[in-house]
This record gives sequence, structure tokens and C-alpha cells, in this order.
Amino acid sequence: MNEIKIIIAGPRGRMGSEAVQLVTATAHFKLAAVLDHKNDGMMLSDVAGFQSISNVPIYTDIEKCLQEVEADVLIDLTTPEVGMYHAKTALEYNVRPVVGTTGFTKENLAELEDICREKELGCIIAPNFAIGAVLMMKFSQLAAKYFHDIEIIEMHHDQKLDAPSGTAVKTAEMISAVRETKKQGHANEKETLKGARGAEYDGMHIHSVRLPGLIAHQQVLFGSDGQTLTIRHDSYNRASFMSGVKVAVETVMKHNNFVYGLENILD
Ligand SMILES: NC(=O)c1ccc[n+]([C@@H]2O[C@H](COP(=O)([O-])OP(=O)(O)OC[C@H]3O[C@@H](n4cnc5c(N)ncnc54)[C@H](O)[C@@H]3O)[C@@H](O)[C@H]2O)c1
Ligand SMILES: O=C(O)C1=N[C@H](C(=O)O)CCC1
Repeated sequence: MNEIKIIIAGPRGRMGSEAVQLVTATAHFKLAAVLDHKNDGMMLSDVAGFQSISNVPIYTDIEKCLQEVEADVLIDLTTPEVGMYHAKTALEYNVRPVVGTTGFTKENLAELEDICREKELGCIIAPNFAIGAVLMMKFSQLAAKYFHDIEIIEMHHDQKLDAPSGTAVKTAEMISAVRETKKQGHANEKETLKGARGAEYDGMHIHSVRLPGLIAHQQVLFGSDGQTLTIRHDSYNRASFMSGVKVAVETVMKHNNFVYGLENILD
């Protein structure tokens, strides 16, 4: 397999640090540089926790990084505003983005899709890299053909910035694609405490739980006459996301189009 040269944005973060381990441990991947918001000009080996990783420069300016470093793929694990800027800039420099950062708007996704079409370049946006989570979303889409009343409960660690999670939004979008819009609950339902029924997406309700101790969990509840069905996925650590990151990096090199969701590239 040809070597794939990779830049990681957000290397000191919970996901970014795991991605650094993945890339440096994979024979056909090369960590070409990292993008951080500090430590410009230093080497990654100068940063606590990364002493064993040699020859990886740190940049704070993506343009300078892309001008000086030869790269094939940018993995972004930062924040939505930064991630969007990174993805657009990477495409400008013919570098393929693999974005795990969540919180992108529909407009963000449409803009990236347009750039990919124009540049004929691959880009993968994956709200969840865990294969089990992708299956949970696909199984939920299947169940929604038969069960039309649905509540999504996503549960994450309390340092998460965005709510609802990217996974919950993607799940609701996938269900919406096969289910007719339905107003759920009693027609005269009234919240006596604002937010009690959660957020609404196409009639479905999404509830976001944030607690220390959690990593990433979601259950999708389906109700019908005299029965319920619950589909649940749990990530207990961030290594659970890494096989999906690896597949996304390998696949983005073979595709010349925009992909939103890992379910579109898994066999
Ligand atoms: N797709 C998935 O499977 C998946 C899984 C987990 C988390 N996420 C998402 O990934 C993102 C990161 O999550 P996390 O838990 O690692 O967060 P985190 O806060 O631990 O890490 C984010 C990192 O981004 C860095 N950063 C901020 N601005 C930057 C800039 N301008 N340039 C470079 N780096 C910058 C921060 O210093 C931080 O280290 C979030 O959007 C989260 O929702 C996605
Ligand atoms: O820890 C996070 O933050 C996660 N974010 C993603 C989401 O928003 O769906 C995936 C799971 C972990």
C-alpha cells in the first residue's frame, strides 16, 4: 500500500492524541505535521506525552503548514469553526479532509460538497467513526420503517461543546429519509418546564445528557402498540473510533467526492 502523508489538527485533544497514536503506529501512514493553536515552530516530541514521536513539526497557521509540508490527508478533530476553516483550506491546497469534528451546519456541509465537486477531490465528514455507532444508525433507519414514534437519547462526557451530538443529528437525518414527518406525543402536549421534551427534528425528539464518567453513548427508542424497541451503542474509550478513522483515511484517497457519514463508505 502507498504511504499516506497525514496532518492532524488538534493533536493534544482527547481524539487528536488517539489519532496521533493510530497514525504513528500504522506502517503505511506517515504523520507529516500537526496543527495546534500553540507551540508554533516546536516539534511534537517537545510536547509532554509525545516525546517518542520524532520529526513532526507543529504549525499554528494551516496555510504555512500546507505550503511547507507535503501531505495527502488532513484529519481534523478540533471545533466546528476551526474544522470548517481547516477543511476548506486543505481542499484549496488539494489535501483531502477527514473530519471527525461535529457541529457542522447543513450550510457548512453543502459548501464543502460544492468545493469537492469543483476540485474533484475526496472529503469525508464522519459524525461518528465507531463502527458500532454506524450500525446503530443503520439499524435505527431500518426500524423506523416499521416504528414511527422515535425518541433519541444521546449521552456524552460533560466536556462536550455541541448539543445535540453529531451522531444524534445524523441518526435523525437518516430516519427522516425513510419516515414521513410525524408529530409525536399528545396533540395538546404542553411543556411546563421548558426543554422537557428535548429538541425536535422532523417530529422526533432528541435528548442530550452530559455527565462526567460518560464517553459517547446513544439509544434510539421506538414505540408502537404494546411494544418498544431500543437500539443502543456505547463507546467506552476513544480507541473505539480509530478503526473508522483508519478506514476513512484509506478511503478518502480513492474517492473524488464528498462523503457525509461512514455508512456511505463501509461495505
Ligand atoms: N467523529 C467521531 O467519531 C468523534 C468522536 C469523538 C469526538 N468527536 C468530535 O471531535 C471533536 C474533538 O473532540 P475532543 O473530545 O477530542 O475535544 P478536545 O477539546 O479534547 O480536543 C480539541 C482540540 O482541538 C484543539 N484546537 C482548538 N483550536 C485549534 C486550532 N485553531 N488549531 C488546532 N487545534 C485546535 C484544542 O487545543 C484541543 O486540543 C469534537 O467536535 C467532537 O465532537 C468526534
Ligand atoms: O466525545 C464527543 O464529543 C463525541 N462526539 C461525536 C458526536 O458528536 O456524535 C461522536 C461521539 C463522541
